[in-house]
Amino acid sequence: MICVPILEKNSESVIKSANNAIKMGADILEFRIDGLDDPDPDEIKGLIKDINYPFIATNRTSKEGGSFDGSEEERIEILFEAAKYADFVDIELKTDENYRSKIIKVSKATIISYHDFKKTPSVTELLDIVKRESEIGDISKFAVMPENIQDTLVVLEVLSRVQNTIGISMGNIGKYTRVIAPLFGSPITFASLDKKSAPGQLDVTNTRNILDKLGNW
Ligand SMILES: O=C1C[C@@](O)(C(=O)O)C[C@@H](O)[C@@H]1O
Repeated sequence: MICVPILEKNSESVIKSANNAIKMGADILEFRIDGLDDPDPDEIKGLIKDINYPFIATNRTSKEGGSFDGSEEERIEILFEAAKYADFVDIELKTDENYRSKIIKVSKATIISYHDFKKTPSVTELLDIVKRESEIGDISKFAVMPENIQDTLVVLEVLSRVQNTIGISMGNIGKYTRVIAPLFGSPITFASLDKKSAPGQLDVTNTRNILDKLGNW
C-alpha cells in the first residue's frame, strides 16, 4: 500500500491535502496530528469521519522527528481519542509502556515504530527492534538514516528476514528503498504530495508507476 502523510496546520488544509492525496491514488492516509497548530480531539474525530478513507493516526513526538511539542501526557491523550476512529495507530516503541498499552487498548490495529534520523543501526540491532515491536503490535516499522549506500543494504537484509514489517532507509541515499522495500514484503511505503514528512520520499505518482513496473508488490 502507498501511504501519503497529511501534515498540515489546520483542518481546512488537512481536508484539501487528504482529498488531493486520494485523487492522486493514495491507498491510505497518515494523519500526522503533530502537524496541527491546535490539535483538538473533537476536530480530529470529525476530520477522520468526514474524509472517510483508510487512515493511520500518528502524533509524532519531536524526539523521533515529529512536531508535537506538548507534554507526553497531552500527546497520548490526543492520540488516544483519534485511535478510536482510525484504522491504524502509529505508536513509537520508545513510548512509555503504560501510555503505549493505553493506545493499543482502543486501536483497531497498531504500527509500532522506531526512527533514527542520524544513523542506521546494525542488522542485529534492527532485528532485535523488530522482534520487540512484533511482540507489542500488529505491524513493525523502522525508518533509519543511511550514512552510505551500504547502510541501505542493512534495511533490505532485515526486511528479507522478517514478516509484516515496514522498513525505510531515508534520505537521498535511501530513497530507492521506498520502491524496493515492498518487493521484500514491506506492507506500506510512504510517498508525498508537495510536502515531504521525511527526507527521501518520492511523489505518489512516481512511486506507483515504479512499483507497477517492478510488479509483485
Ligand atoms: O514513520 C514514518 C515514515 C516516514 O518517516 C518516512 O520516512 O516516510 C514518514 C512519517 O510520516 C511516518 O510516520
